[in-house]
Amino acid sequence: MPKVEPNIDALWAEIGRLSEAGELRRLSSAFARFVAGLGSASPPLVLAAAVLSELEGRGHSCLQLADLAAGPAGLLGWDQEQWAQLAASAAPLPKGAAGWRKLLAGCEQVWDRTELDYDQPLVLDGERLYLRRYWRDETQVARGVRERAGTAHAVDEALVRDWLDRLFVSQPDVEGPDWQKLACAVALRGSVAIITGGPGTGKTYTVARLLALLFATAPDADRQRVALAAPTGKAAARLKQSIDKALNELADRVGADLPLRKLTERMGAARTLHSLLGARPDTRAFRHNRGNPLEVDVLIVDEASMVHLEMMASLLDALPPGATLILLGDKDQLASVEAGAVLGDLCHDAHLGNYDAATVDYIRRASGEVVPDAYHGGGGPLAQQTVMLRRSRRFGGPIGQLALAVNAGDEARVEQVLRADGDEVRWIDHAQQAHVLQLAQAGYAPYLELLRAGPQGEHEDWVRQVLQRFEAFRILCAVREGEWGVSGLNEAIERRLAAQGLLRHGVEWYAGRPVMVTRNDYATGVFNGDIGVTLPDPARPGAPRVYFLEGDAVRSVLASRLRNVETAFAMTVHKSQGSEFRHTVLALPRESNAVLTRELVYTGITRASKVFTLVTPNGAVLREAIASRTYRTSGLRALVA
Ligand SMILES: Nc1ncnc2c1ncn2[C@@H]1O[C@H](COP(=O)(O)OP(=O)(O)OP(=O)(O)O)[C@@H](O)[C@H]1O
Repeated sequence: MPKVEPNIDALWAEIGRLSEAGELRRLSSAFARFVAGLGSASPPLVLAAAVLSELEGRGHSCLQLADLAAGPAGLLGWDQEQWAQLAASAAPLPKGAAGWRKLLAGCEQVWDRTELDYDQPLVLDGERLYLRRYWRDETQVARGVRERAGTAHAVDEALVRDWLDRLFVSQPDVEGPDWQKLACAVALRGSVAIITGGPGTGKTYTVARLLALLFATAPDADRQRVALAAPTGKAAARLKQSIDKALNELADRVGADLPLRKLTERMGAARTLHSLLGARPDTRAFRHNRGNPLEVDVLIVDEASMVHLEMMASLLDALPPGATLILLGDKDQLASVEAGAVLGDLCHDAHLGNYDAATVDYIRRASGEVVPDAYHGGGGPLAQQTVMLRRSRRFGGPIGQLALAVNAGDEARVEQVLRADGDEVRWIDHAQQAHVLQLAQAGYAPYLELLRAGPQGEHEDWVRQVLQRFEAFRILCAVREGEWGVSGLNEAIERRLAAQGLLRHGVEWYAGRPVMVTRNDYATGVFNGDIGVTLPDPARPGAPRVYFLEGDAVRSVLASRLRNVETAFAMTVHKSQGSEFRHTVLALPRESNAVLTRELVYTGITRASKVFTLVTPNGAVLREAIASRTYRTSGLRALVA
């Protein structure tokens, strides 16, 4: 029988109260009970277990003991009073991080890494407390990238330089080094590289040149197996499209010296990470792992900011030791919904460069580029393999200026850009929901017109056009519920379009209903985040299908077979990652809440390629969001440094 501590009942009562009030997940209180049941139930341990589990639900991969000692109210999204009450019910609590460490290290439910491992559910690593799974994933990612960053490939520097000069157009009028060229040289020499940068900074442009460079300099170019992947189907299709386009242009440039078309033909389609790793229904384990590694020499992963900790750990586990991993992404975007902010942690200081003398010399020899002094430093092995692209080609105008200002937390500049006259950026402040409905009606008009006109020629051509037009406009929300959330807005938009005679939405699968898949479904081959439009099937009247666009190809599923979908006139910013819309509307709610952060606003803005409209019922919410940064506790930065 577990030993009963004197004041544990007060703690359980408090945990129960918080859980009733919806402040603590039932899972967190159940986890605390599970931990208590495994041995001596000391109140501070139970408290730490409940907090750790709660933080996991909020995207943190561990609990820093210093945060626990200081009172993690902010991390938990509670007010100080709530925390004080919970802490008092578990008193007396240890003092400081060192006190907590000493207490936890003495609990049989905790594996202190300096002691013997009995498979305890909690792991104490330095002054961080982990759920075992997250500790395993985090150390696996840290070890994987460190090992790869330390593995150098032999590079024929003169040959590389020669090819880089051919692949990149020189830009004498641009100040500073050509970071794109430099990134290719850096990526070629290691088994891992991170290329980060805001939208339109040329990540795909650069990686296409990196592939050409690899084919041009590898002794066995025609045997190199290159795979392309991304977290979502849409991002994968975009990656493939942009790389094909860039390689095609390059093929014309390099001519007969490099059979680029032939080499890239072997590359195949870009895949989702789930499909690449061989996801199986009903298990978290993938078909590919250390024992059955992927058959690749180079793996390029786009939109890496969306890759969560567990997926990155699985990916590194499945990658053969000799293969090269290239991660592309924007470190300033929202992190994954699931725990971890892997890309953000791995290249947190990318803007500083921190290149050591050996890297600076190598870059000069292999690319001819000179790294300015400001970017010299003593970064670790991964910093030497990380390059941030700094010049946006697409976002020189107001959308780019707005994104930069938000990223810098410069409130005054944000307002200035938002208030400037122009067609690219618009702001509706003191807005009513009706403003969003008007925008939706105007923004979706081109797709609705085509829907009403019906197919004039081939059915598939019509379907493709309907999908393309639908993809040109989107309403993004910060929250799910309420008047300004996804559900409230979707309903209101449906009602409005029906009232205007633009849709007939009396039935579930009305023609034109846009839907987003909310869960992977292996039976129908649709994945979380896929967006399609419901349209009639001329071959089977009365049995509508949902059509999805993959690049230029159209795929469809019988609507009645889709289980986990929701209407998608409006969607969350989270789900919009990896997509881009000609006109993006970002609707913020009336009240601030914990999900409203700088990263969320930045991600929403950068989904717009031509026009961005911000809709705020209460402008103060925008200011508060910009001032609030996402903070995710993890040990990854410390572990890879
Ligand atoms: N050095 C360059 N010279 C000329 N054009 C360039 C250069 N770099 C990028 N571009 C062009 O700028 C545009 C954006 O580049 P690209 O799509 O590679 O950016 P990205 O960083 O991958 O964007 P996203 O984050 O949206 O995926 C493309 O049209 C590309 O051809």
